Amino acid sequence: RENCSEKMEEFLKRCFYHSGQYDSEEDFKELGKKIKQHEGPRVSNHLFYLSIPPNIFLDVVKCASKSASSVSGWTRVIVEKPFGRDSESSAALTKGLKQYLTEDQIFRIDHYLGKELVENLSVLRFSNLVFEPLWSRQYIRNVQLIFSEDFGTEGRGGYFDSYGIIRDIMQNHLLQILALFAMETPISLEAEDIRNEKVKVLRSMKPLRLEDVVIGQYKSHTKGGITYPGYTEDKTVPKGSLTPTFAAAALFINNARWDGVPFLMKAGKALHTKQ
Ligand SMILES: NC(=O)C1=CN([C@@H]2O[C@H](COP(=O)(O)OP(=O)(O)OC[C@H]3O[C@@H](n4cnc5c(N)ncnc54)[C@H](OP(=O)(O)O)[C@@H]3O)[C@@H](O)[C@H]2O)C=CC1
Ligand SMILES: O=C1O[C@H](COP(=O)(O)O)[C@@H](O)[C@H](O)[C@H]1O
Repeated sequence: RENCSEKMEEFLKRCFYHSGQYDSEEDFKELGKKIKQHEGPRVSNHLFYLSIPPNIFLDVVKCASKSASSVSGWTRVIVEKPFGRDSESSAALTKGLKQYLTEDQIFRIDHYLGKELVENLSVLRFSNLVFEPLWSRQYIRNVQLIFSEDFGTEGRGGYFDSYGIIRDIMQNHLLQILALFAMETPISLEAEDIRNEKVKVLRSMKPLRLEDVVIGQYKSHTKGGITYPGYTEDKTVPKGSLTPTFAAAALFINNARWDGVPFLMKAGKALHTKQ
C-alpha cells in the first residue's frame, strides 16, 4: 500500500476514455490509433472486455478485430454470460465470433468462478488430506447449491424476463460450481484439464425430470413497513409474465462417486436473505 496515491496517479495517466458506436468501424479505427499512440514501439496486447448485452457482441467483435487488434502482441475478447439461450443459439454465437477470432482468443467468463469461496473449493478439496477421502457418496448425503438474493429485478426486468432464473443463475453459475465440486482430480490445474473433468461430470448427469423441479415467481411483500413490488409490478417486466424468478431442482450424477446423492439447486430473487 506504499505510495498508493502516487501509483494511482501514474495508473490514471495511462487511462483514457474513447466514445463511439458499437458497430462503427470508423470509431474503432480511431480507438486503434489512440491505443497505438499510447503503446509506442512496445510489444503490447489488446484485451476487449464486453460488458454489454449479447445481441451486440458480434458487431463489436467485428469492428474491434478488424480495426483495433494488436499488431505486435495478442488480441483477446472476454464475453459475459448469457452466451445464448440454448445450445443452438450458443453454437450460432460461437460460429459468428469465429468469423473474426480463433477459439483461443475467446474467453467466456462466469464471474462466480472468480469468487474467493469458489476459487478455494479446489484447493480445499484437492490439497487437504482431511476432505479428499470424505468427498463421495460414502460420507455426503446431499449437496445444496443455493443462490438467494433479497432484492428483485429492480429495473433490470427487460433482460431478466427473456432469460428467467434458470438461464440467469442455474445453467451457468450454479452448474459451474456443481461441476467443480463433483469432478474427479484433474491431471493439472490448467484450464483445459479442469474443463475436461467438468465435462465428464455433466455427461454423467441424469436428464432432469419435471417432477424434480419447482418454479415460482415473487409477489409483492411488506418488510419493516416498506412495501416492495411483485415481479410483474416492475415496469420493465411485460404484463402477465410467467417467467420464473425462483427455481429448485434435484440433479443426480450417475457415477461411482456420486450415485444416489441428490445435488439440490435453488435460486431465487426477492427472497428473505442474501446467501
Ligand atoms: N448486471 C449483472 O448483475 C450481470 C450482468 N451480466 C452480463 O454483463 C453484461 C452487462 O450487464 P449490465 O451492465 O447489467 O447490462 P446493461 O443492460 O446495463 O448494458 C451495459 C451497456 O451496454 C449498452 N447497451 C445496452 N443495450 C444496448 C443496445 N441495445 N444497443 C447498444 N448498446 C446497448 C449500454 O451502453 P450505453 O450506456 O453506452 O448505451 C449499457 O451501458 C450483459 O451481458 C449481462 O448479461 C452478467 C452477470 C451479472
Ligand atoms: O449473473 C448474475 O449475477 C448477479 C449476482 O451477482 P453477485 O456477484 O452480486 O452475486 C445477479 O443479480 C444477476 O441477476 C445475474 O445476471
